[in-house]
Amino acid sequence: MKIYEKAPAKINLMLDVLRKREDGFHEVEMVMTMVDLADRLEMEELPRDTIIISSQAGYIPLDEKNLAFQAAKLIKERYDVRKGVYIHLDKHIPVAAGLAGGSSDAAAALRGLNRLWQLNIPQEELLKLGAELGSDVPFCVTGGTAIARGRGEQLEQIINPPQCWVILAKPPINVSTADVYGNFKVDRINKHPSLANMVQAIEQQSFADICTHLGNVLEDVTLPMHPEVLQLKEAMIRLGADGVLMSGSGPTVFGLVSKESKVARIYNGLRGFCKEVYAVRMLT
Ligand SMILES: C[C@](O)(CO)[C@H](O)COP(=O)(O)OP(=O)(O)OC[C@H]1O[C@@H](n2ccc(N)nc2=O)[C@H](O)[C@@H]1O
Ligand SMILES: Nc1ncnc2c1ncn2[C@@H]1O[C@H](COP(=O)(O)OP(=O)(O)OP(=O)(O)O)[C@@H](O)[C@H]1O
Repeated sequence: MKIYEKAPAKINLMLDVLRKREDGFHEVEMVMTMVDLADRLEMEELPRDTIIISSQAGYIPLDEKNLAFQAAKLIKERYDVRKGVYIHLDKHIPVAAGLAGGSSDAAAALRGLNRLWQLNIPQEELLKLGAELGSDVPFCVTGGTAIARGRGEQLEQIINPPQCWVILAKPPINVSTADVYGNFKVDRINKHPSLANMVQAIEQQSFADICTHLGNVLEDVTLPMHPEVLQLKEAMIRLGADGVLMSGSGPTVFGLVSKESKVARIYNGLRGFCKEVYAVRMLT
């Protein structure tokens, strides 16, 4: 039997860092949602007790460094599954982009293997397993739109934002999440975005207010390190996006656009100097 799972990319509509914790992680307050740009996982049981990962993308690890491999290993160990699995990752989400591609693959593997092996693991438990794999994985398990606290694993689901277009542009640079958090200094932040304002904007389904309250304190670290991210933000604003922000630790920049008539102009304008541009819908 083969089963399939979609692993969508996430964006952070708002990301604030409150403090560094004793365990080295940072206490965050975020609002996360999913966009319609997704990897697709194909999972098939193997007669041998082994985990095999393949992908058409030549630039991701296929061994135990792959987050989908780690998810399969964790579930096998915890639930004493003595069966093997073959997982094919059809990658579409750019890698190391701030879009949680690896985390979403891990979450999709947890959901998929729960079905494939008929384990009936409750969602609460999948969330805990996800948190062992990475801070963004629990949100990727649930999807939708959520407030995330703690190191990102404490989730509160809220309603989805109103439908709109999301233009994603990734400059050709690699940004390490660990480096960005490592260089973050909470006392150097000029302006913290407001969780309350963003949540209210979403609850009122006000696209304009969502655009006004977009904010990500990690821009204060990534933008000075990589001026091309700021240039992309400026270009998106100039081309007419209604709201523009860096996602996660970057370097992908997203622009929210309400009018379909504007999308082609912004997309084509960005394609002039950035190879990786996507025009997708918010996943609602
Ligand atoms: C930037 C975001 O993607 C926003 O959604 C997340 O906060 C990061 O999520 P992630 O990539 O799943 O992060 P993890 O794989 O758990 O951690 C990667 C690195 O980022 C640092 N990290 C991560 C999350 C957090 N709340 N504080 C941190 O300091 C960790 O020290 C670690 O060295
Ligand atoms: N299934 C996977 N897909 C993509 N990258 C993976 C995967 N498994 C492991 N990796 C590794 O994880 C690293 C981060 O890739 P990923 O695409 O998850 O980053 P990201 O979008 O910045 O994530 P986040 O937003 O959660 O910080 C890369 O260096 C990549 O080699």
